[in-house]
Amino acid sequence: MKKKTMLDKIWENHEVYSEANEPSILYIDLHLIHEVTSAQAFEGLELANKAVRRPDLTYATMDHVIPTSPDRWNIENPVSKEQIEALIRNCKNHGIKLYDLDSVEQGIVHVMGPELGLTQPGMTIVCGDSHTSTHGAFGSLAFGIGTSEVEHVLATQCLRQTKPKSLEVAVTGELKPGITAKDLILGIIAKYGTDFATGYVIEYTGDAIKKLSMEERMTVCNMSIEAGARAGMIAPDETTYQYLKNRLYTPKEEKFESLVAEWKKIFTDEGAIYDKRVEFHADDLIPQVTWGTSPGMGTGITDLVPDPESFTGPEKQENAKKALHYMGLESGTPMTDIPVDVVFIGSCTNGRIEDLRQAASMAKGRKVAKHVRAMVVPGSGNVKAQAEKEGLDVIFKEAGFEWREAGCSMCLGMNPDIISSGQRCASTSNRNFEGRQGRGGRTHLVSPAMAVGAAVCGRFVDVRDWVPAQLSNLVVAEG
Ligand SMILES: CC(C)[C@H](C(=O)O)[C@@H](O)C(=O)O
Ligand code: SF4
Repeated sequence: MKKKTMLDKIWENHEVYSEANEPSILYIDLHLIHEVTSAQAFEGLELANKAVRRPDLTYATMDHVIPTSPDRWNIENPVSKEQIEALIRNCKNHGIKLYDLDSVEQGIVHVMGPELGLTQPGMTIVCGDSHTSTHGAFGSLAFGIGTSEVEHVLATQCLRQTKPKSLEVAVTGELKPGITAKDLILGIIAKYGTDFATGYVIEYTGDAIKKLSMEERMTVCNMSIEAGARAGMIAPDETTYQYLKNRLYTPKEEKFESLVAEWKKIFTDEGAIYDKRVEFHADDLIPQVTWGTSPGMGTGITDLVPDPESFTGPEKQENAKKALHYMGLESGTPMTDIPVDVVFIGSCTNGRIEDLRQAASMAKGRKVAKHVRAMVVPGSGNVKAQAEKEGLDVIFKEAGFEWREAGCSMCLGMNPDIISSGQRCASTSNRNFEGRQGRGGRTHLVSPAMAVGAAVCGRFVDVRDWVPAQLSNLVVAEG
């Protein structure tokens, strides 16, 4: 029998129609929607006089445009306000469950789905949002779609898709103390570039990956899209099942056990051939910081801002030159000499409870540097509530961080949380494009630990020098 990859298996389980040299039609198990990419889709649907085929497989949240201040229903921007109103209207008209700002379940779509147990192994999951790849951490095939595809899925619960190729990213060795899942994915993208996975679904394998918690796996899969991938995935295992047990939307007791039996079939057969394979050695990885305007323009904290001439080919050299100009950096500057004005801890990359625990363990008893504005934004209402139960909010506030309501916040300039032109931000998010956090703003991508280091010292520091033992074991028992 032909050996199959995990991608092959999930694909075959969902293919409702296929024809040679044509895209297949895939059945979609879970459709997540948010305010930015759904309004036009509903409009199209209504114009065509169609109903939502499976409102029971469609879940909505509000995350991108909402303020993260306590009065967050008070949306001043008229476009944002209309997007939120349209989402409320559309969900009501079509019988779709919406987690709005009054519910504790509301949050960034890629934090909320997994947390509620909506995201499960073996599923096909789509959302009009590129970072849908996050959900692949559970061994699902999860990818972002455009607004016209959102309409198609709403109408049919199916999607026309060409099967992507498979790419194994094998992570050998282990993450050393102080090195996080964020450093791992930034390191992989810095090494292989932002397009090495274009046209592929990445499957991350290796012991270092197996040892990651679910939340760390989500951080890795989240940024697969920044490597060009269609999706990222990790085979489900005990860690996955344990995480999903007793979540709001996972079945209970025997039903759960029989689902686990199904989930155990989702793995890549031994000897199956991926279309492409790369290896990454985790042993020598050090904390990562980006210096440029793409997630691949990154380096280790002990390095210097690179010389554009050190890149091969005129295009890469020109890109590096342009990026350094935008970022206001000179080559040869030690990364640890770069000062920061703003620190943002949050987003669907690093806004989960373990991220906040890690950040709090670093911030405890320390103070944010005087000239720095630092904020912590939980990825969901549930993350916020849990953090408050554990007293993490108090640690942050005492250290001088702002403690905000859940949302995408400063990850992208679509809501009031933005940085000003010329300001430099250490951010735990996933994109450092020009103007991403506000026009003229300069973004450096880092882990939550590195973000706290930058907040306290007012510049980037090597957090391995900071009680590394605290960082080596981040998972605190839930209280
Ligand atoms: C607004 C949305 C469509 C966008 C995405 O697709 O990723 C956003 O979430 C982002 O991170 O840039
Ligand atoms: S947190 Fe950032 S990356 Fe994630 S969905 Fe929101 S805007 Fe996109």
